[in-house]
Amino acid sequence: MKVIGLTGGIASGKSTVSGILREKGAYIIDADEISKALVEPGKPAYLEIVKHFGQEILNEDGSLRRKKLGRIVFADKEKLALLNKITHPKIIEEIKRRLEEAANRNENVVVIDAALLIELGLYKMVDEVWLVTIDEKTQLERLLKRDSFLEEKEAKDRIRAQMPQEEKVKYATRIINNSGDFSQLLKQVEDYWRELVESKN
Ligand SMILES: CC(C)(COP(=O)(O)OP(=O)(O)OC[C@H]1O[C@@H](n2cnc3c(N)ncnc32)[C@H](O)[C@@H]1O)[C@@H](O)C(=O)NCCC(=O)NCCS
Ligand SMILES: Nc1ncnc2c1ncn2[C@@H]1O[C@H](COP(=O)(O)OP(=O)(O)OP(=O)(O)O)[C@@H](O)[C@H]1O
Repeated sequence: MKVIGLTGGIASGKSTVSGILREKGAYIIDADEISKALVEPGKPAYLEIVKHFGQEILNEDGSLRRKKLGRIVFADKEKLALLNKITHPKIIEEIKRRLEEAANRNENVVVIDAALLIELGLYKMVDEVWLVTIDEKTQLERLLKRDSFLEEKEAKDRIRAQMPQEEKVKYATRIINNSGDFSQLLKQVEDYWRELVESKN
């Protein structure tokens, strides 16, 4: 089994790349999906978050007001660190569990799609680190277009809350430049996929 760690800044295009890799037959472990499931009402991370951030981050039905919590934590380093302390050990644990499950099922290629692959130390568990890069202007434009509820300042806060791209480059074994259009992205991913599959034989 080959394990690829797929990372990159917010709105760089990781989910778009993992969608392409899924089509090719890779098994995807999505850290955002895992982190969403952890904070559903009644889950351990949910209770801790409510304890620390208060009832005001809940909707009437008890579910988490994600946008509101995002506004709070991405504007305040200490609050983000607190949220990370609650959620990150549980995210890492679940990713490890899914990796074991994939190995037991004899999956050929597994992709861990995680914005925080490097920060969480997950890069140590993978065979290759694929980094999706993007120029700053395009990143901000795509983020604002996708998450239209964000003010420009909030979008910049989210970008700044992450490790700078030039730092991430140091950990990358493959770089996918996504400042261009979709066909340019597809070509790079297909070339890397071909090399990966050929190197396995
Ligand atoms: C703060 C929350 C509630 C905001 O929710 P929202 O639905 O608006 O965003 P979503 O979860 O879809 O995340 C969107 C993107 O934000 C970035 N991001 C999310 N959490 C973080 C974080 N802790 N640090 C830096 N960037 C982050 C990632 O690029 C992610 O892909 C949510 O992101 C969260 O619970 N984050 C903590 C868990 C975490 O670290 N998740 C990322 C795992 S890789
Ligand atoms: N080459 C491209 N051309 C135009 N739009 C693109 C391209 N690649 C991705 N996008 C769009 O940019 C946005 C961000 O892409 P995507 O959601 O894949 O990023 P991500 O890295 O997974 O983000 P996050 O870290 O927030 O999960 C999406 O709306 C996506 O459709």
